[in-house]
Amino acid sequence: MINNPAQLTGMVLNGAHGIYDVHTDDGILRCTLRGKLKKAFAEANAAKPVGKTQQRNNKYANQTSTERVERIEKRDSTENAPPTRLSVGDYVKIRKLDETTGLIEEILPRKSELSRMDAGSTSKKLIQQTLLANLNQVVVVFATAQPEPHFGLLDRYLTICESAQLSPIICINKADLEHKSQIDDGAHLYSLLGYRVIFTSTQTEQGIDELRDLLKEHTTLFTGPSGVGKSSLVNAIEPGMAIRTGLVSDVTGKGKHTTTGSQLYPLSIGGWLADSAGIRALAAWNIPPEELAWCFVEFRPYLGECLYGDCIHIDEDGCAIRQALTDGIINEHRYRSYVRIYTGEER
Ligand SMILES: Nc1nc2c(ncn2[C@@H]2O[C@H](COP(=O)(O)OP(=O)(O)OP(=O)(O)O)[C@@H](O)[C@H]2O)c(=O)[nH]1
Ligand SMILES: [Zn+2]
Repeated sequence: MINNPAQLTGMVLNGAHGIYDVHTDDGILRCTLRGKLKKAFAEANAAKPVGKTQQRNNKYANQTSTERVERIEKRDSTENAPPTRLSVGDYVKIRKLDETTGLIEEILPRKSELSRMDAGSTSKKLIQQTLLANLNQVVVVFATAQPEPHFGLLDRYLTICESAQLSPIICINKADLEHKSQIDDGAHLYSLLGYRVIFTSTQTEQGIDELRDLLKEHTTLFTGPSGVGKSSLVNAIEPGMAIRTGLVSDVTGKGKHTTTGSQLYPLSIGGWLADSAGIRALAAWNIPPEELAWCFVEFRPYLGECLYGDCIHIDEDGCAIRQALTDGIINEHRYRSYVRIYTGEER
């Protein structure tokens, strides 16, 4: 490809109604899609076969557990079709038109993405909505109290991160409040599973420096239930940001960017933070059932060891995961979370 001096590479920070703000070395440019790209997107989206997800699930349903594990572990962004919609976080090539505007000519392949079926999907047309592209970590925030943590819900968030192969950090905020010992036990369990667990307080500043260091040079999404202190944490990490960026109002769902999913904000220490528009969306995520057991990290060594290749680890004989549960190796609460998520029970 000829190196075109007028072409820049940038990252999409937000977008609505076909207009995107793109961060480039020349500053933020307000961009539109080039006609040719718009046409290619329209064709790709129109051609999407009906029931693609179901077909995919059926294809994988015939695989043995071992094949499934291999497939999931080998999976990378190349398995994803090239992007046919532009999302926040996408890297793009743009042609600069003048000092403040540009034309998006190409989307670069994604390294990662968080996406879900759009609420507007019908049985005839499945619409996949990418909430954020190219993020590398998710901070899942819960509180020690007010509201008390719901570990079943935490498991749900963790499986979503695992499914997207994104590393989750568990942040337990409001460490200054008096709390039950079960919460410390819970935190211990998750650190044994290999998760980074941090206790923070925006009141005493406990853990704030540690959290800030973890965000440096990364693209991070903050998520977690309402009232746990996400906005307060963002404000403690980057004073003034929540107010400056309207993070708070976005959480109410009244933010102007809710249609496109997210918005990215720069951190003064380096790195990017996504706003919390994805919070409710994350809870509505559906993990393909054949991938769910893999999303429980401690189940992985047993996948492929069950008597039946198509074992779903719920009531089959010779299930290696249930054996590990009986042996006290797999934690009962975690196993119960697996069953609840598998059977579609919300909590
Ligand atoms: N004691 C204590 N209270 C906190 C702490 N962090 C936040 N809060 C309080 O918890 C309440 C909720 O905080 P927010 O930052 O609005 O929580 P959020 O997670 O952004 O909530 P949503 O906007 O509903 O998603 C506020 O009253 C905060 O002052 C903390 O570390 N300790
Ligand atoms: Zn099994």
